[in-house]
Amino acid sequence: MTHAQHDDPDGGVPFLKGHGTENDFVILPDHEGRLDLPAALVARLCDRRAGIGGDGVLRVVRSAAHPEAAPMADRAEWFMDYRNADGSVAEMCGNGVRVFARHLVDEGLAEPGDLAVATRAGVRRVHVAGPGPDGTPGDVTVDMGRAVLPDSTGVEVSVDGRAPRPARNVNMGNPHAVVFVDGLDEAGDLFRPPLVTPPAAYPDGVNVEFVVDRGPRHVALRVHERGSGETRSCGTGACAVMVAAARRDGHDPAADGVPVTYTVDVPGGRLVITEHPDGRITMAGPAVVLARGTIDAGWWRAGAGAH
Ligand SMILES: N[C@@H](CCC[C@H](N)C(=O)O)C(=O)O
Repeated sequence: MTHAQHDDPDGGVPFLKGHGTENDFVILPDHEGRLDLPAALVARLCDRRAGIGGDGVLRVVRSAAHPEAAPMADRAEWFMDYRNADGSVAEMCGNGVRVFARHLVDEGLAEPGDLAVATRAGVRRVHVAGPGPDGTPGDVTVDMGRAVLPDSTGVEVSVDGRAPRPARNVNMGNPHAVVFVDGLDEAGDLFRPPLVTPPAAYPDGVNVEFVVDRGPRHVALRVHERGSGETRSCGTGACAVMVAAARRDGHDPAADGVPVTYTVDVPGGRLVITEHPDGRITMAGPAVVLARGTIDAGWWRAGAGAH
């Protein structure tokens, strides 16, 4: 059944809660794009004590109803308006788009199987698999497009004043610095953003992934997300890590003509990521929508006024 809409904000604002490998999101169905969603309100929603709590917000808007997405409306009916937990806008969210697709299918807004979602990084194709024989929900796989590998010369990351380590600059629609470390505790407590230099390498800020090897084509990461802090998973980050690890290990599907697959463990689960000979990267993993409710209209209005 399609979730209630925002025609009557005085009756409260409907929301859902979902996660992909524990990267968690407040989902706001706003099909006709009527909600005013200032950064301060997003931050209140994502607050884990004073709000609902989440690493970000997924606003569900018809592409045709959103100025940034209208040019994509002929290819994707729905636009994922993604916001980080501090209210900042990001180009793309790999786990978010998988949860977004799960939501569309759960609500009957899209058929299971293949569907398209408009994002600020372009249209992303998503496959929502049916349930397994035991009834467990199938994985959600997204075509993340191609990685861009800007020059990484001189890019370094340091944490808690420790000696800087070299980092690989990978862009998955959003910016990443990937650092190979000897142990994930090298990332420290990640309460504060790691120091990434030179600043000119990332004029719009950066997500930072710390990576260790677990085995052949198997790595594990911790991540500090731009605008959200340390999270339990980051889909674009996992893809950036996969590409950095593959190049380090001598794999380049575009040159080799064969796909390469890595298992990427995140604190909240596991993602399986393949780079194809045409450069496209696909990422598969679980995506769950687990709750729904209504945000009190007065609470919403107080936050919406906080521009
Ligand atoms: N968690 C996301 C990435 C969200 C955006 C990121 N914090 C940014 O600002 O670029 C993912 O799963 O990719």
